[in-house]
Amino acid sequence: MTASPRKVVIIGGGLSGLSAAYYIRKFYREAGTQPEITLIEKDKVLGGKIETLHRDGFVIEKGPDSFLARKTAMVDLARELELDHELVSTNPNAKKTYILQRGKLHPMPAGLVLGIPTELKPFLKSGLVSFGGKMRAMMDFVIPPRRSSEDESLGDLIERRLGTEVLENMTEPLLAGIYAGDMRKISLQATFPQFGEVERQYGSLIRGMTTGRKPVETHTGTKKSAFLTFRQGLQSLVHALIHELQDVRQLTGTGAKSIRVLGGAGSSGTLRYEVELDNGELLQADDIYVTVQNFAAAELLRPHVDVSALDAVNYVSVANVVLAFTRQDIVTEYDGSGFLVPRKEGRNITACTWTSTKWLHTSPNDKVLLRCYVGRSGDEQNVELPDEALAELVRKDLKEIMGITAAPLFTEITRLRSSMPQYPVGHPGRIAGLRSELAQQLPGVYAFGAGYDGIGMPDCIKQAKLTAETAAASLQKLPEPAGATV
Ligand SMILES: Cc1cc2nc3c(=O)[nH]c(=O)nc-3n(C[C@H](O)[C@H](O)[C@H](O)COP(=O)(O)OP(=O)(O)OC[C@H]3O[C@@H](n4cnc5c(N)ncnc54)[C@H](O)[C@@H]3O)c2cc1C
Ligand SMILES: Cc1c2[nH]c(c1CCC(=O)O)Cc1[nH]c(c(CCC(=O)O)c1C)Cc1[nH]c(c(CCC(=O)O)c1C)Cc1[nH]c(c(C)c1CCC(=O)O)C2
Repeated sequence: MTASPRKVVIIGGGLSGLSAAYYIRKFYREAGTQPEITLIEKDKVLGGKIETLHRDGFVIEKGPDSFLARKTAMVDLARELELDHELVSTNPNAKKTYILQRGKLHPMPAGLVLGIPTELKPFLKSGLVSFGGKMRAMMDFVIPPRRSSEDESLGDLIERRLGTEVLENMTEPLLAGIYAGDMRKISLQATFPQFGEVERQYGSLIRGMTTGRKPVETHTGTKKSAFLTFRQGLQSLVHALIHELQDVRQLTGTGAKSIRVLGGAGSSGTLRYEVELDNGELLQADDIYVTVQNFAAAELLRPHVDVSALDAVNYVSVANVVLAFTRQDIVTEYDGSGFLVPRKEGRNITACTWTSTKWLHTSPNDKVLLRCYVGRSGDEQNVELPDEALAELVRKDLKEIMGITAAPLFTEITRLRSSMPQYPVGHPGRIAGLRSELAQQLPGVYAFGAGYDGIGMPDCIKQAKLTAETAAASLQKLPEPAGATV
């Protein structure tokens, strides 16, 4: 076993960076190496996009709101941090999701996965698509499949198989509810590659999804709880990680400015690096984990490798406007988690979560909490409106869609600028190219996070875990450094 510690620098203190620190400690130690970790975060606080506000008895999420239970990395980490007793699931009586269609809210038909019906009856009964639109969707049974497995946009696949109406009325709003994205630009391979496989295997998306093994379970409105969160908010996980990582040097309020290579391969067969910080400090490193947004990672890596894979990922700005009301001021009864708004409805909001109904723990019983979303790819200008104007636009939509005229008890606005990465067509191949060049040119430097292999929080944790595990495994294969005690 090597006794000399391995210097590790993690750049970025969001969920990707924090969970990387956790798993580096675990896997390096298991591989017989003691890591000496420094975590660098430009902001004053750790957690990145995750931020919970506690106000007047409400639990308010300013960033992500919950996570998918079927992606187990988040629950696994919560268990390792002994935080699993804090997990809560969505209200079982609020599973329905609505979609706005010509100003009216329609429940999403059961069994719908991104507009692909996995149960035919509810789809055929739905008011979201016209008779003609349904007939067009049924053409999916006869249209010959695309044989190529080359990447295309998610929109191209859905439109080709199921038609424009399904795409615009069902798929597009759902995608806006995940990526704030433009379905005609987002990569199929980077988001739902299963659909391409289903088409090739079954010749039809509907046939594949109804008769084959269902490749994805999703937020359909009737299935068992798909989403989870923590009773005191998602920030509980960040706090538990910060507490657990007491032997990690946690540097906040200063960013990484550049990465330099210090000389050639040393006796250990690896290169050593130096990270320069904004405050002028220089940190030496054996391994560097770059977990910042792609545009920030590109600046650090540009002098060393081709970063076109990172430059190709555009980030969309969004805002959310949370409004609290007294229950008696609200006329509508909510029986779902919220609603999504298709682009062609021409509204200011892209979605609304009925937070106090979806998550019973978030609000006092006599109050109602709503969270409205603003901004998506190609429609970001409202995000920069002054607070009052933004709140007014949102209240206009709520009045027209839900009949709410009462003044809110309070309004909390959060702007998340350049926050939603849009994976372009060809993204997975380009990222694989970047990683192989990194392995060649900068061994020991790893890049991952929300802009690479999955935007959801569980995907960020999964990438961090996998990277740390692979790096630790490669350490065991290295020759002993000269002078190391065994
Ligand atoms: C509005 C919104 C809603 C979302 N909702 C959900 C949801 O409901 N469920 C879900 O699973 N996911 C959701 N997500 C996605 C999820 O929140 C993010 O993908 C995830 O938190 C990203 O973590 P990360 O660590 O990769 O990136 P970030 O959280 O962006 O962390 C990167 C960090 O790097 C820091 N940084 C940048 N440059 C430097 C530098 N040079 N030096 C040092 N530090 C630097 C930044 O300050 C930042 O803190 C949502 C995202 C947004 C924006
Ligand atoms: C219905 C709805 C959705 N999303 C939303 C609603 C509104 C009403 C409600 O709260 O019920 C709200 C929402 N959630 C997210 C956005 C986009 C970002 C923003 O504008 O803040 C929006 C507008 C991020 C997200 N929403 C989600 C993620 C994580 C996705 C992942 O883990 O891959 C993000 C970043 C999860 C989500 N969210 C949704 C789906 C279909 C999925 C993925 C399901 C799956 O893959 O099986 C739909």
